[in-house]
Parts: sequence; structure tokens; C-alpha cells
Amino acid sequence: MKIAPSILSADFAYLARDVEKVEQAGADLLHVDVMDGHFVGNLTFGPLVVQALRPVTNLPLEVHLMVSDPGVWAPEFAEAGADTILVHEEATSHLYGVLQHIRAAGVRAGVVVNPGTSLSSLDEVLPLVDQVLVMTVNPGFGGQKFLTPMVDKVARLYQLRQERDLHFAIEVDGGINDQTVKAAAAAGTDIFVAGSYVFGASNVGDAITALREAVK
Ligand SMILES: O=C(CO)[C@H](O)[C@H](O)COP(=O)(O)O
Ligand SMILES: [Co+2]
Repeated sequence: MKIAPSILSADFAYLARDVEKVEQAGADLLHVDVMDGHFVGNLTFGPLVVQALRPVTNLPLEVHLMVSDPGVWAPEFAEAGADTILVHEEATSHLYGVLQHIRAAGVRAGVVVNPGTSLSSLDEVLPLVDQVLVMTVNPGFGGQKFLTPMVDKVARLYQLRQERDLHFAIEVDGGINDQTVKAAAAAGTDIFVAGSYVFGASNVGDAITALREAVK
């Protein structure tokens, strides 16, 4: 399993310190929630923050683009040093092209589905992506409750991957803690985003260990 702490729940006044903490605690990558106040009702980081983080960590940076114009912003985040860029299916009518451009920039490309979006809408892009992110909360805010019905969606995605002999990583994002991680793992998740559970803990290392122990 890979654990991707979401810096949405970090202390922004001490971002580099918090990133270092999770890196030392054994996190596998860093999840950066980019929100534009339009696609979702919250406003967070721009490419300059990714550029600033790049030299302070060796962790791969994955950028979760919750913006209305992913085709406009993806090249900016690629340039800033993103290792993976995740684009919402719901955000663009040019999904295939945006994913192609991300890959052409030498960056891993992923697609994201909101809880209400069917996996069938990903049919044509699945062979093109390195990662599929299943939202397990409605996007926009950290600290929300895990949507249990999404476990079945992950299981269906896992089955689809096998049937079509594809190799994308399966990721979940939202409401992951030492309980919800179990069902998500059993359904076939490879990468777990965790924001409030990790950064809200008194010891981030203990929180990361608890996630790993919970799925053993
Ligand atoms: O994309 C997100 C919200 O849109 C965040 O990555 C997600 O909510 C993580 O936070 P938490 O683990 O606290 O739910
Ligand atoms: Co996210």
C-alpha cells in the first residue's frame, strides 16, 4: 500500500516542516489539493506552491486538480515539478486530450471520478492513464466522512483493470482513517490519500503506521 498525506490538512504557516515530518514518517508521496473556488467551493494552492515544495522534499508530488480548466492549469503544474497530475472527469469535455498532454509533458496522468460519476464514463481513457482516483467524499474540503458505497466502486474498478489487462494504480481520497482504510484496501486500492487523519494526529508517524497496520 502507498500512503499519500494530503497537505490540505497541514499547517500552512509551517508547510515545509509538515512535509518533512510525513516524509520522515514513511509517507510514499505527497497529495496536493488544488482548488479554484469554481469547480469546488474552496480555494487553495497554485503552481507556485508546488514549485516551492519541489526542492524541500524527495517525495513524489501528486497534484489533484479540482479546477474548471484543467487543460489550462495542467501544463503550469507540470512545469512547477508535479510528478503526477490528476484530472476530474467532470471538469473537462476534452478529457482524453488533457491526459495526452500531461503524458507528453513526461508527467504521470490520472483521472478522478466524483462519487456521483459512473465508471462507465472512463471507458475510453482507462488505457491512457497511470492512475484512477475514486473520490470517497464529495470534493472541496478535508475532514469529511468516508462514503461507504464507494467501496463497491473500487471493487468494480479493480475488476475492470483485470478484465482489460490494464495497469493503472487505484487510489481513494477522502475520509480515510484506520477503520475506513480496511474496506478500501480489501476492495483493491493501491494508494490511500489521508489528510486530516494524518496531520490531525498528535504524531504523524503513529497515524501512518496505524494505517499500514490496519490492512495487515
Ligand atoms: O481532495 C480532497 C478534498 O476534496 C482531499 O484530498 C481529501 O478530502 C483529504 O482529506 P481527508 O483525508 O481529511 O478527507
Ligand atoms: Co485530494
